[in-house]
Formats: sequence, structure tokens, C-alpha cells
Amino acid sequence: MLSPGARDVRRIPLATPGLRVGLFGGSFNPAHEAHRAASLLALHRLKLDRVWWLVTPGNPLKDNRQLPSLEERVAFARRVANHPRIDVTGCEAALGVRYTYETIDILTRRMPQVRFVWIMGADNLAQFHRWQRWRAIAERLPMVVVDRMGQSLTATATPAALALARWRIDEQDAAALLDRPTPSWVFLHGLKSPLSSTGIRAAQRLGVAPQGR
Ligand SMILES: Nc1ncnc2c1ncn2[C@@H]1O[C@H](COP(=O)(O)OP(=O)(O)OP(=O)(O)O)[C@@H](O)[C@H]1O
Ligand SMILES: O=C(O)c1ccc[n+]([C@@H]2O[C@H](COP(=O)([O-])O)[C@@H](O)[C@H]2O)c1
Repeated sequence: MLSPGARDVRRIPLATPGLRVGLFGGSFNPAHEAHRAASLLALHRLKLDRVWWLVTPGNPLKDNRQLPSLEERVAFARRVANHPRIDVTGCEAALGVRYTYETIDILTRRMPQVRFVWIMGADNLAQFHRWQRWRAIAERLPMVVVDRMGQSLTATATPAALALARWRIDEQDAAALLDRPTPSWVFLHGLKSPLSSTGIRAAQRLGVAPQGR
């Protein structure tokens, strides 16, 4: 049986009909300022009401043996997010899903009046063709890709980006993304943070300050 605290960690945030919600999935091992900055960039440029950080029980493409518990990652992510429009949840664990297609399938069915958009960093666009049912994800909801240091030029030349290229809209039309039929996606420039969880974990092991802090 789950403790009351664990239930809170896994709860789906509340959303009223018509709300514009960005879904930002991640390992958050640990959460850092670039996650917050990417969320705020998407919030402002797409005129979202909220961003939900979906702390994954385990990225299906990563080795998760060293992954801290969901409870620890959510608790720390909440401290980093610290924003009235960002909700942090481990609800994928409660829903019993790990693949993003399953997550969005459940959320869009349960909340048909909520207008969801998937948010990811440019490194994930470069891997997107390896995700389960990635084409179906692009058909189910609009997507926003946030630039990431070292990925600006290469990410848009990767298999999924090329396959979806004709549905990419101009960045200056980003605020209209949620009003368009899917597939539809936008690449947002304006964030070039070198922060990564990998770098933070390495810095913690070495006892030095992470790059970008
Ligand atoms: N510096 C950054 N700039 C833009 N997007 C980022 C940045 N860091 C993380 N993201 C995005 O945030 C989401 C969650 O990322 P994640 O929790 O894996 O952090 P990470 O820093 O990429 O971790 P790791 O180094 O362990 O892969 C992903 O979509 C990722 O692309
Ligand atoms: O659905 C998939 O096949 C899939 C494959 C790789 C990553 N994802 C999702 O991508 C998000 C980013 O993961 P990460 O580990 O890069 O932070 C997170 O929500 C993962 O569940 C999803």
C-alpha cells in the first residue's frame, strides 16, 4: 500500500477544461535550472497556462539501475521548479506507463478538453525516432522542441526531425501552435544552457561546481 506522501507524488495535477498544458517528461536525475528555464520559455512563447513535469519511473531507452527513487526525484524537482505554473508529478508510475505514447493516450482520453503540448529538449528530438510510436505521438499532440547547447544545428537533421520537417511551423507563430491541426511542431531558440543532469552528477562525484552554474 502506498503511503499518503507517495500518493501525492503520483497524483495527476488538476486541470480545468480549456487549459493549455505543456507536458515536460524527464528523468530529472537531478532536476536543474535549465529544466525550469525551458519550461518558462515554452510557457511564455506558447502562452501556456501550466507546465507539468512528468518525472518518469524510468526512461525506456536508459539504464535506470542507478536512478534515485521517484519520490526523491519529485521532491527535489519541486524545489527546483518553484513556480506557480509548474506542477511536478510522478503520475506515470501510478498510471503504470513508461512509454510517452501511452502517457499521452491516457491523459488526452481522460481530459479531452485540456489542450496538451509535448515539450522536449533538442537532444530528445535527435533520439525521437527511437521512441515507441513516435509518429503517432506527433499525430496525437503538438510538440515544442527547446534548443539545447551543442544540438542547435544537428537536431533538425536527425531522422524524426527530417520526417516531420514539413509540419514544423515558424518560431514567430509559436503562440498559435495549439490551435493548429496535428502534426505540428516548433523549434524554440533562446535557451542555450550547458546544464545537464549528467554534468551535475559528475560534478557531485568530483566535488566541484557543475558547468553553467
Ligand atoms: N540544458 C538544457 N537545455 C534544453 N533542454 C534541456 C536541457 N537539459 C535538459 N533538457 C530537457 O529536459 C528534459 C528532461 O531532461 P533530463 O531530465 O533527462 O535532463 P538531462 O540534463 O538531459 O539529463 P541527462 O544528462 O541525465 O540525460 C528533456 O526533454 C531534455 O531534453
Ligand atoms: O516513449 C518512449 O519510447 C520514450 C523513449 C525515450 C524517452 N522517453 C521520454 O522522454 C522524456 C525525456 O527523458 P529523459 O530521460 O531524456 O529526461 C521522458 O518523459 C521519457 O519517458 C520516451
